[in-house]
Amino acid sequence: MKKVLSIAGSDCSGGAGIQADLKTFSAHGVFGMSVIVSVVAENTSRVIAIQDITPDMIEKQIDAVFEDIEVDAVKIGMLSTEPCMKAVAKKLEQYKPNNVVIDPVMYAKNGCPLMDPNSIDALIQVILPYADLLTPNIPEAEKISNIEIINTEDMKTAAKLIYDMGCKNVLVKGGHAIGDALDILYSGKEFYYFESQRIDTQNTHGTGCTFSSAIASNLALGMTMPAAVDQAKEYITTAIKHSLNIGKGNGPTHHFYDLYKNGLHIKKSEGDLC
Ligand SMILES: Nc1ncnc2c1ncn2[C@@H]1O[C@H](COP(=O)(O)OP(=O)(O)O)[C@@H](O)[C@H]1O
Ligand SMILES: Cc1ncc(COP(=O)(O)O)c(N)n1
Repeated sequence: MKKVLSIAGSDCSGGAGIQADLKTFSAHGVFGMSVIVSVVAENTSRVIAIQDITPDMIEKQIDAVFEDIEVDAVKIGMLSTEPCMKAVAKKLEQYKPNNVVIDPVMYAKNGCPLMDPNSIDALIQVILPYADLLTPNIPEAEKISNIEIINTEDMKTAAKLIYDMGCKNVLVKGGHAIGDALDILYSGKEFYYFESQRIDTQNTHGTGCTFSSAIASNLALGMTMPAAVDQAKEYITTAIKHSLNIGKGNGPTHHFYDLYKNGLHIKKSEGDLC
């Protein structure tokens, strides 16, 4: 079984962060592991508090995984402050894992900040160079590239500028755009386009976490970068299409729709597979 590690924040409401990552890994048939960087008291409507784990404890969790287990891919999510980023970067430098997918999380869907805005330079200088793939949404791509994005050409320009900062591939996600959900991958040589119809739902809590974890899983399973993104796009689109009306705000996506749709996994009562 391929082994995939998430280094991210914990979302106690279960739709984003480490919890979304582990569900996504399980849905892809890879073995999921987690290093918790921050504990976030949040739900579908708001972020109540953030408690960072100490840099020393972040490093020790990463050591515990890598000294024992061969890691086939790493997904990195919320890194709230520069000290967290430095702790993670130190260990990426030490262990040099393959297939590092970094989602530069800055805000929750309800607009609450998850990263200290003064840490953008550290994100660019300390973390970004370790990315085999960086997956900013439009507001994050704007912050990193320092340009305004209003159309597809701007998404491509931002992708190029971010690529030049030192990551190997950039995927600018169009979840926040108007019109169809178009994501653009730039490999340094070519642009690849991944498009789906926009689904009319407010249940998009954890879409970026889920998408980046699906890509990391697919890379661990041996896919090329464009194939990994293409398959992950199909997965996230299905997860959003069948998203769950849980909570009062932006509900979570359905990580296991394809597994459950044939009814093999829900045992209602003894002998009754529905
Ligand atoms: N309403 C929607 N309908 C279809 N796809 C969507 C929708 N919202 C987001 N997506 C897709 O979900 C993925 C995650 O993108 P996005 O929501 O922009 O990330 P983030 O969670 O980082 O803000 C992308 O593939 C994006 O195109
Ligand atoms: C702990 C944590 N990490 C990340 C996100 C953002 O989630 P997304 O951008 O995927 O909606 C979140 N709400 N909570």
